[in-house]
Amino acid sequence: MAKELTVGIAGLGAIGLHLARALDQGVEGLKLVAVSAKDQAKATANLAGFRAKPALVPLAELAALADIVVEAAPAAVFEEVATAAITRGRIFVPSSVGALLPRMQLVDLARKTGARIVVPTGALLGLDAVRAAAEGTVSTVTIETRKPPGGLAGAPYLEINKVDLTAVDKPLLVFKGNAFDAAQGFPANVNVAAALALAGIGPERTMVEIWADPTVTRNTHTIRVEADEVRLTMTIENVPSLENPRTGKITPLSILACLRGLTSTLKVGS
Ligand SMILES: NC(=O)C1=CN([C@@H]2O[C@H](COP(=O)(O)OP(=O)(O)OC[C@H]3O[C@@H](n4cnc5c(N)ncnc54)[C@H](O)[C@@H]3O)[C@@H](O)[C@H]2O)C=CC1
Ligand SMILES: O=C([O-])CC(=O)C(=O)O
Repeated sequence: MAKELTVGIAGLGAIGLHLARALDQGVEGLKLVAVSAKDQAKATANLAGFRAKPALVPLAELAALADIVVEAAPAAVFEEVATAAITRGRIFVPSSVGALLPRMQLVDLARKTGARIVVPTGALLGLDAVRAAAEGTVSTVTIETRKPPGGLAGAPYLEINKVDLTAVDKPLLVFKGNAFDAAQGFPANVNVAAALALAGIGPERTMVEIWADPTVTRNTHTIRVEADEVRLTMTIENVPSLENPRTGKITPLSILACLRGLTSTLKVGS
C-alpha cells in the first residue's frame, strides 16, 4: 500500500477551509495534520466540528509537521510558506501561483533540498493537454479571463491606473499583456494565467486578456493554444465562491484532486 502523506494547509479561506473539511471527511492516503490561520478565534470555531482536529500553527511551522504543504493564503505570505516547505524538502502545492513567477529561484532551491513544487490546475482546465503540446512545438498560448467587475476589485493594476469598475455596464478590457505582468498586476485574480504559463511556454510568451464583464456571473477563462501537433480551445466557467468571489468553487476541488494524485494507485491524466 502507498504510504500515507500528511497535509498542512496555510490559510483557511475559500480554498483552505473547503480543502480542510474535505480531508477531514477522510481521503485515502492523506491525513490533515496542521493548518495555519490569521484569525485564531475564527479558525478554532471553524475547526470545532472536525473529526480529527489539526494543529493550529504559525505559517512557517507547517513544514515541520506535514509532508505536503498547501499554500492557500494571500500572495503576500507566499514566500514565507514556500521557503519553509521547500527548505525542508516537502511537497509544496501553491494556490497563489502568480507569486511563484518572480521567485523561480525556489525551483533551484527545491532541486537542492529534494522538495517538489506541484502546481495544481486550480481554477483552470486542460493543463494536461497544454503540457503535452509543450513537449512538441507551440507557437502561441493565450488566455482570456472574464470576471464580473466585483471579482477584479482591489487589483493593484487597476488602482495604479485609476480604473474604476463600479460603473462598468458593458465588457471592458482592463489588461492585455503577458502572464508575468498580469500576475504582478492582478495577484489575486489570474493565478490561472501563471499556471498556464508554467505548463506551456513560460510567462513572457503567454498572452493574457482580462475583461471586467458585467454580462457574466461566472469567472470565465478561455485558453487557446496553437501548436504544430494540436490546436486547443477550452473554456471553464467557474461559480464564484461565497467567501471570496474572486475564487471559483472548483479551486479547492481541483487541489483535492491534485493531492489524491500524489498518493493514489490509479492516477488518471498526465
Ligand atoms: N491557483 C488558482 O487557480 C487559484 C488561486 N487562488 C489564490 O489562492 C489564494 C487563496 O485564495 P482564497 O482561499 O480564495 O483566499 P481567501 O482570502 O478566501 O483566504 C485566504 C485565507 O488566508 C488567511 N491568511 C491571511 N494571512 C495569513 C497569515 N499570515 N497566516 C495564515 N493565514 C492567513 C486569511 O485570513 C484567509 O482566511 C489567493 O492568493 C488566491 O488568489 C484563488 C483562486 C484560484
Ligand atoms: O477563476 C477563478 O476562480 C480564480 C482565478 O481566476 C485565479 O485566481 O486565477
